[in-house]
Amino acid sequence: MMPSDKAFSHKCLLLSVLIGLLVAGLSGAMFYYKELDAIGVDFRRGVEGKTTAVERELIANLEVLFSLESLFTSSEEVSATDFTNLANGFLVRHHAIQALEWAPRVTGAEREEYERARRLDFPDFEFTERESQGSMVKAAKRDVYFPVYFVAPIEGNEVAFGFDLASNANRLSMIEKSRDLDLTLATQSITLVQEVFNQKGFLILMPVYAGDARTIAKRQEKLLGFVIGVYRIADIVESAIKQTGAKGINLKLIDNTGIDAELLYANYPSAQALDHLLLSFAYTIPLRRIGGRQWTVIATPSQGYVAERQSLFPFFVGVFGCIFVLLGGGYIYIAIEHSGRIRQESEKRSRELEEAKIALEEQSLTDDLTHIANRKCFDIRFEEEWARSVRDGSSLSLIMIDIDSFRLFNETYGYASGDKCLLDLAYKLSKMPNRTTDLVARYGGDQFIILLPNTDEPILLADKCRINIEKLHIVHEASSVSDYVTISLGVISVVPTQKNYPADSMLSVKELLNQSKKLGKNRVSIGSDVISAKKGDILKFKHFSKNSGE
Ligand SMILES: Nc1nc2c(ncn2[C@@H]2O[C@H](COP(=O)(O)OP(=O)(O)OP(=O)(O)O)[C@@H](O)[C@H]2O)c(=O)[nH]1
Repeated sequence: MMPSDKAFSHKCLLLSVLIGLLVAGLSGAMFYYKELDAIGVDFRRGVEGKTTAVERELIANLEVLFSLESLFTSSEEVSATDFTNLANGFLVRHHAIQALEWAPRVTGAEREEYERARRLDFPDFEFTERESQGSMVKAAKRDVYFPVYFVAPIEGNEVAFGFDLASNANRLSMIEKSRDLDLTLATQSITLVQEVFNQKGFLILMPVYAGDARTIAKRQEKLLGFVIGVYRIADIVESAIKQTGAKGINLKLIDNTGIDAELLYANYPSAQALDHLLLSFAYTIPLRRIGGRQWTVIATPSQGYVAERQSLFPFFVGVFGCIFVLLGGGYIYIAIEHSGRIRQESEKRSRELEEAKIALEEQSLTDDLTHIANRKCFDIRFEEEWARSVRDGSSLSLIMIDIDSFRLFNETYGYASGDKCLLDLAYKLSKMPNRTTDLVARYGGDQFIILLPNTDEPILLADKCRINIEKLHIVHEASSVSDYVTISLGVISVVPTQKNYPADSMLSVKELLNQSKKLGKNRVSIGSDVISAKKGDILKFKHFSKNSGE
């Protein structure tokens, strides 16, 4: 693997790992938010259940007043006992009712009669009002009173018994509105004087008419009084929600009828800090308007509610996803490194094989003894150069060399000396040509051959070879031509064509070499000096032999 390939693979791997980590992280986050969504759906369903229960409870409490109203509309005269008997039945079933009351319309003229009638059971009874200091006093004279005349239960509601609602300006205006519009109206929250746990309460006033009351005038005329329910808000909400299953829901009930919302009830400390996550679940549901008031439920889950429903699955998806990606990345990294090493190893082996092959090829083309090109190498090069010369129309020259009386040399000095002699001659001959395209090869035995492409005067080089070999002064006492080792040479030049053949040239040069031998050795035989011979013919030289001594 090339270093750049490896770096590219590493970059791809790094990118893949980063993408993998991102995907694992996003998957974890996706599951986390999906789980929160499911918790949100569950939470809202729970809140809706509780809100419906609160609404149902309010309506059930309101219906109590309708029953009491019917008592007054269906009877000529309702006694305290009638009222108390009916009211007590409701009080047993509805624990959020602080009191059920009857406040008749009493004119100034009727006051004494009303007070007297009630004193039969309660000797201290009188119409009362709250003075500015807060204590209850005998009600001042006025045209119309709305005293709390019947109250059930009496225990715990003694303060309200006899209280004239008309003495309070707010209450009076509500009474008049309820009377004129025939509306059941609820007060805003009040702190109940009877309440020990300081929970808030409210009153619902329901007008009761004697007969037809379709116009304002008739309503004013026919008004008998009001049935009144006094309710404890917390008890209403709690008795409603305890019937529902979901736990851990923080509920707040607010009255937002007016501009300023007023907190009516909360089932958790209002100062409790809610974190961002819990607030994100906040769910607001307005209740049906009851008694002209708009109440709204605001709910948030408690810490426990969310924690109970959250699982570790998103965390595991994120963390194990990242671990899996990192392990996978690590494995691939090791695999890349490993395959890189294997590839390097195999490239190294291929190189070594290639080198070995080249070495073998070179070896197969080199003569073992003299270390110059061998006959095979010559044959290949000769073929190639011949073909090239045919294409170029250039000449090709051959110098064939044979050592004179080499058998005698071997016999005189031994075969090893003969080898040494061959080596020295090969070395010297290999240095003779100047051009890299020239080739000096051992042709076999004591013969050498020089291939000279496109050479004008091979005869000069041949003779130079002859002279320089003799100058090596390799003693050859048995030689008949010199005291030293000498060589005989044959030289030809040819312009190769499609019509002549390399073998013919070889034959010719061998003939010329034999010619040199026959003429006395240590000489160069060439043909005639007819360089200008017709192209395509082997240049047929006149037999010419040259010897330094001649
Ligand atoms: N030492 C040695 N001798 C070799 C080698 N190859 C061939 N010869 C010898 O070279 C001699 C060649 O002899 P010839 O060419 O037949 O005859 P010559 O004695 O050289 O006589 P002319 O060629 O007529 O001068 C033989 O005696 C071979 O044994 C070799 O590798 N080493």
